[in-house]
Amino acid sequence: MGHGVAQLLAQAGYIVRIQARRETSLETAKKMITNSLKIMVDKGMLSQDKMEQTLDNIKYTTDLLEAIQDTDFILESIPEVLETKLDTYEIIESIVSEKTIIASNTSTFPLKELTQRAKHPGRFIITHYFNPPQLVPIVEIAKFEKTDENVVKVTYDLMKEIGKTPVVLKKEITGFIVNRIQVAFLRECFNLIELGVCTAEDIDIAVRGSMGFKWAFCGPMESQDLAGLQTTQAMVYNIEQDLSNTREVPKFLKEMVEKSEHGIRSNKGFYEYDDNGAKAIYTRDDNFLDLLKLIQDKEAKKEKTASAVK
Ligand SMILES: NC(=O)C1=CN([C@@H]2O[C@H](COP(=O)(O)OP(=O)(O)OC[C@H]3O[C@@H](n4cnc5c(N)ncnc54)[C@H](O)[C@@H]3O)[C@@H](O)[C@H]2O)C=CC1
Ligand SMILES: O=C(O)[C@@H](O)C(=O)[C@H](O)[C@@H](O)CO
Repeated sequence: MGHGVAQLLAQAGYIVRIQARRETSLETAKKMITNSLKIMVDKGMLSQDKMEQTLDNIKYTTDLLEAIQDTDFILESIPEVLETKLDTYEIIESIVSEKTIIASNTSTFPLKELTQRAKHPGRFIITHYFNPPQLVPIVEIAKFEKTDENVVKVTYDLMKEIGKTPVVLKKEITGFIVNRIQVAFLRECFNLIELGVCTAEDIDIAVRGSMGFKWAFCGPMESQDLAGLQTTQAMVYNIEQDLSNTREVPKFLKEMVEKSEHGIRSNKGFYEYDDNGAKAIYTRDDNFLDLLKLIQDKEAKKEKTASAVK
């Protein structure tokens, strides 16, 4: 995720420093960024010059001090382990000025937990991107009662400047908006697999061609209005009582992780790969760029019509 966000900032003209602990991680980051930019160039969505400028804007280092000194904005995107994040913030706060904003790309932790050892909790904020962050339009911004208003404003403006659509949460909550919905949704996907109703592949086919088809243009709430809320009420009433309400991670998922079936990282997850997902990532990015272009063209048309009406 970190390299995707770095790419996004660099594309917007910012000088970005990526820090990782190992040279090999930095090499992987550089390769992933170059591949991602190349697809954009191949599709005529980015010039070769812009690609080179973007690559020039990114500096790589294994030295945290070198990476973060004299910077205005830091994005932490290390694994989702609270202790590791807290240790890292302690080091960061001992290096940077009080004014530096520290953003986290956490998928789950609220700021109340992330700032429990912070010297200056007011400078912390959550910018939750979606994978791949350089392409998915939304960033959730989560603040809490201690977050400085200026930190929220600067972060919001930065997200807009780099072409994202920020959604600011009104209240702090574990998992924010999307991952709460995603986990509720996944709970039922896992339940259907455990009940033997369908396979993982069946779920992907069914969802891609139904909700997945609709939701880029017509969200789940608007979809209910278009369907009719009496039907929504009947559907919720008839199905809700039959849904999984487990609070456990399913046994089969734990077993997959234990057997190192981690998805593309180990070439086996719900599907099998032989190239660490290189083909799957290419196909995903190719499709997402087509969708992004369609959305951007439609937005531009809407703006044009609105100004013509004025
Ligand atoms: N994978 C995803 O789809 C998404 C992940 N996130 C969040 O973004 C964060 C990162 O996730 P991923 O990119 O998936 O993880 P990742 O494991 O692919 O990347 C994290 C990188 O941080 C490195 N790292 C670990 N400890 C470190 C330390 N102390 N200092 C410097 N580097 C360190 C790891 O070696 C690894 O290269 C997590 O908080 C995750 O929940 C958010 C949105 C989507
Ligand atoms: O889908 C995403 O990119 C995000 O909702 C996440 O934060 C999660 O980490 C997700 O990728 C894991 O399934």
